[in-house]
Formats: sequence, structure tokens, C-alpha cells
Amino acid sequence: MNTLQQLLSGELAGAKRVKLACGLTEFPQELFQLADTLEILDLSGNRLSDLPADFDRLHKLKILFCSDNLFTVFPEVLSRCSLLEMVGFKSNRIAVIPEAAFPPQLRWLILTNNCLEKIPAAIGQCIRLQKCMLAGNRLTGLPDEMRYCHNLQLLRISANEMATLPDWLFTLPRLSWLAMAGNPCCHQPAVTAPEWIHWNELEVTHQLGEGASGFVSTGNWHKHIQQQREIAVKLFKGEVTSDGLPQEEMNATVAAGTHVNLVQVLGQISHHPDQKKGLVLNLIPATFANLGNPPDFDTCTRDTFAAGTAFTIDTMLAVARALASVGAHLHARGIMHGDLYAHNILIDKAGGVLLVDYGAATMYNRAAVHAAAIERLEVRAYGCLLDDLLLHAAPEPAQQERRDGLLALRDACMQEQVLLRPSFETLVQQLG
Ligand SMILES: Nc1ncnc2c1ncn2[C@@H]1O[C@H](COP(=O)(O)OP(=O)(O)OP(=O)(O)O)[C@@H](O)[C@H]1O
Repeated sequence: MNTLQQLLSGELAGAKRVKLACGLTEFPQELFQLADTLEILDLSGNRLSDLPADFDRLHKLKILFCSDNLFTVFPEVLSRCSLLEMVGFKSNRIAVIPEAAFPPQLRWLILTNNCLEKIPAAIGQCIRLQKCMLAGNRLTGLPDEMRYCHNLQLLRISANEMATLPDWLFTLPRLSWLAMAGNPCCHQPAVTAPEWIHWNELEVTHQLGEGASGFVSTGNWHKHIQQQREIAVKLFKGEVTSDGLPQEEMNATVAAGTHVNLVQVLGQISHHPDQKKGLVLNLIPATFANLGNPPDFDTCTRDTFAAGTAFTIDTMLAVARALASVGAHLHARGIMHGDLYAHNILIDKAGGVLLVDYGAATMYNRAAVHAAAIERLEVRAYGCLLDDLLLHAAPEPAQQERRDGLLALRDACMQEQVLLRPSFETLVQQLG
């Protein structure tokens, strides 16, 4: 984080990256003095409602964040920023995007939690668009021209007002991570928790962490205290996240039921003093660690891995089998996970594999027309996971044949004709 004082005094000369959050109501003109170097500008958390008409003087700019400001119109000047690839306007009040406002090199667009009713047709010209976050708006549809966004891989349209979804969405050749729950067109089956657990039966001990949708803590459940069963308590926040609505996450977590590669839900919390919604889950042992790390600015839609990561063929096969099995289990229940990534998979040395995080999950009707395509687009995410593992394979010359087997599965899962990809059920058989 930088200060306005640093900018005004000239201390930031030559900076490639600047972050200012200090209640700005106007764009500081001094930023133009950094035009020859500035690549990443973060103005999130201010009170801005506009950018200057000559903003494109920042001719090196690649990434712009303006989340949590007061914009009502997407700034048209961004279409003239020739290197701009990533644009974030989360949690503003944007209701209008002028027809020609998108930058030509756009790869990553974040408009979560605004007031949009419509996306302009010009989005179809954003042929590099890879990641598009539109959850929490008032969209009633997507423009037909978006069918030309052939590089689109991750799309969030949850918590909008879409009564139908276009057919072309389910034929996009690279779409792999889709979240669309919380729209009128979505299937909303009744979900019943295994048990209701009164808040008074629980004791929360210490906080393990905070995700976008809620807080997770360790705890004790009086009913099980004799057995010393270790539990985790997740309390949901309530607001829309970039993936969707916490209520939908909770429903999908409960609906997922029991599987060896899922964290068991023990019950749903009732009588919370602040009426918070929550779940009681099995505690994930501390021996588990994430298989990968989330994408970064460069990889955009693909996970990242610590330097030196080297997966043995046994680990790769264990993960491949577990994920095919859990994928088949979820799809059999009409649940698309929507975020099937190595960073949402935990593994331990004893061969345990867990898929977590239902924040982007969507429940769908398996009898509906797009069900097969929904399942096969998630299979592409599984193909990307295999690709990531294989890119980080340990050198085991004697295992080439088994690696070739996984390579062939990866190719089948990533082919561009959506319906030609195998189902998770078929993958389970092939890996068996
Ligand atoms: N059942 C559990 N047992 C132990 N730790 C858990 C359990 N569930 C979640 N956690 C931990 O609590 C933290 C928050 O988890 P949560 O699932 O809410 O968010 P996340 O997946 O980390 O982030 P996000 O939802 O923003 O992608 C994480 O560190 C996670 O590892």
C-alpha cells in the first residue's frame, strides 16, 4: 500500500505498481507522472465515481483495480488502454457499460456485485477474454455475441436474474469453471441437513480461517464430547461473493452427501444468536495440505505450484482416481462443483484426497437439456487438473507408460467438442 504523500512528493517515480486507498474522491493527476512505468494500479476502497478522459495516458497499464468505489458507469476511456488485460470493478454501483468500453486485450473482467442489467454486444470482440466475473448483478441474459469468446474458461453469473441460459454457453470450447446458481432458471431442489444442531450444543474454540463466504473454527459438539470427535464450525457471512451466494454454497455442501473424498457434513446450525447460518463439519486433520495454489495475474485461470513441486505417478493417479470418483458422485446428485482446481484439493501423506469449497457450486436438473454439457464442461476442469499434475511430474523414466495413459485421458477431457468428452463415470472405469 502506498500513501498519497509518497505520490505527491515524487517518491513513487519509476514505480510499476501503485496501490492507494485513502478516501480519494478524484483521480490524482500526479499518477500521470508514472505513465512510462506504471503497470498495475489499485485504487480499490476509495470514493471515486469516474476516471479522467485522458486516463489512457497510462500507456503501460496492464492491470486496474477499482473495487469498492462509487462508479455507476464503466469508464469508456478503458477501451483506449491498449495493454490493459485485467479490469476489476467489484462492489461499485455500475448500471451501464457503454457499447465500446472494453479494452482490446481484456483477459480478466471483474464486475461482481454491481447493478448491471445488460452486458454490451461488444464483449464478443474480446477474443482473449478468459475469466469473467458477473455474479451479483441484475442480468437477465448474456449477449449472443459472447459466443465468440472462444477463450472463455471461467464464468461466474450466479445471483442474477436469468430466466433462461443460451444454448451456445454450453458449447464454448474452453469453458471449464462455471457458476450460475441463484438465477430463476436454476434448479432448486429441497435440501435437508442430516441433523439440526442447536447453537447451544456447540462450543466454538478457535478460528481456523476466513474464506470469502464465511468463518471456520474448531469446536466441540456436546453430544459427541465423550467420543472426543473433532468438529469444524462454518458460519456464513451472507453477502454475495465473487462465486455466488453463501446460501447456495451451504445447500450444495449439504446436498453433496457422504463420499470418502468429501468433508462430511454433520449438521446444520439452528438458533444462532445473530441468526447466522452455519454448518458443522468433520474437522480436516492438520496433516492435509493444498495440492496447489490459486491462479495469479499471469496464469489467470490456471493454478500455480510452489517451485520444486514434483508429483510422483502414484500421487497423480491417486488424485486422478479420487477426483473422477467424487466428480461422478456429485454429478449423480446434480451438483456441478464449479471450482474444480488443485487449490481446492487437499492431500496427505497417507493417500487421503479431499475436494473442498462449494462456493461456486450449482445444482442442476439431470433430466434437463443442458445437463450432459454441464457435466462435460466440468470434465474439462478435470483435464486441466491432469495437465497441471503432468506438467509437474517427477522424473520417473520407468513410469512413462502410465504417464502416457494420463496424457491420453487429459486430451480426451480437454477436447473442444464438449459432448465428446468422457463423463466422470467413464473416467472412473478407465482409471480402474
Ligand atoms: N472442515 C474443516 N476442517 C478444518 N479446516 C477447515 C475446514 N473447512 C475449512 N477449513 C479452513 O478454514 C479456512 C476457510 O475455509 P473456507 O472453506 O471458508 O474458505 P476457503 O476455501 O479457504 O476460501 P474461499 O471460499 O474464499 O475460496 C481455510 O483455511 C480452510 O482450510
